[in-house]
Amino acid sequence: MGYCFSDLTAACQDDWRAYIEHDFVRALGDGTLDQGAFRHYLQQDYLFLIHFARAYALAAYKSRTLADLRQAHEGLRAILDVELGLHVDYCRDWGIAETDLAALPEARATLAYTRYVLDTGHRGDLLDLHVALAPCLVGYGEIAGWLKAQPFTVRGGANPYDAWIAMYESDDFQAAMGAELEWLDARLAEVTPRRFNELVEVFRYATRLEIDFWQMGLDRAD
Ligand SMILES: Cc1ncc(CO)c(N)n1
Repeated sequence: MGYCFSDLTAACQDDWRAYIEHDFVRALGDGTLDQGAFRHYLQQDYLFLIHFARAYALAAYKSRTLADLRQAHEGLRAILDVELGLHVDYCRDWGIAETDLAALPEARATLAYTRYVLDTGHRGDLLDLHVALAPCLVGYGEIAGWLKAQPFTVRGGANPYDAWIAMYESDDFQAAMGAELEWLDARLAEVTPRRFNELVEVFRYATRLEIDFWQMGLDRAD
C-alpha cells in the first residue's frame, strides 16, 4: 500500500510515453504540424471540453464532502469560464467561428474518449472518475513540460503553435495540475493493491484514448 500518481504512469509506461511523445505533440513542438490536422483537432477539442465540463458536474454529484464538492465546482468553473473561453477565442484566430463549432459532427475518437470517462464516473466512485480524467489534466501539463525540454521545440513567432504550448505551460494550468496530483496522491496512498490494479486499468484505457485523440487529429478522422 501507499501508492501515488507516478505508480499509475509507471504501471503503463509504454502507453504513457506514446501519449506524451506522440507525433502530433512533436510536430506541435517543432512547428511542422499540418495546419488542417491542427484545425481538425481544435474543433474536436471544443466538443471534448464540453464533455470534460460535464465530467466535473458528475464529480460534484459523486462528492461526499464539502471539500470535494467545492473542488468539482471549481473545476467546472475553470473549464467554462477560462478554458472554453480561451478555446473559442483561439479557434477564431484559426478561422473557426463559434457558430461552426456548435454545429460540428463528433468524431469517433472524441465520442469514445469522453463517454468512457463519463461511464467510468457513473459506474465507479469519485476516485475512478479522477483517475479517468488524470491523463487530460496531468497529461497536458506534462506534455508542455516535455516540449520545453526538447531541443527540437521552436518557441515564439517562428512556431504557429506557440500559443497552444504557452496555454498549457501557464502558471494557471500548471497549478491546476499540481492540485490534481496532490488530491490523487492523497487518495492513492490509501487504496489496496487490488483496488490499485482496477485503477491502473482505468488509467491505461484513458491514456490509450488520448493517444487515439492525437491520431484522430493527424489522420483528420471523423
Ligand atoms: C483531448 C484533450 N485532453 C486534455 C486536454 C486538456 O484539458 C484537452 N484540452 N484535450
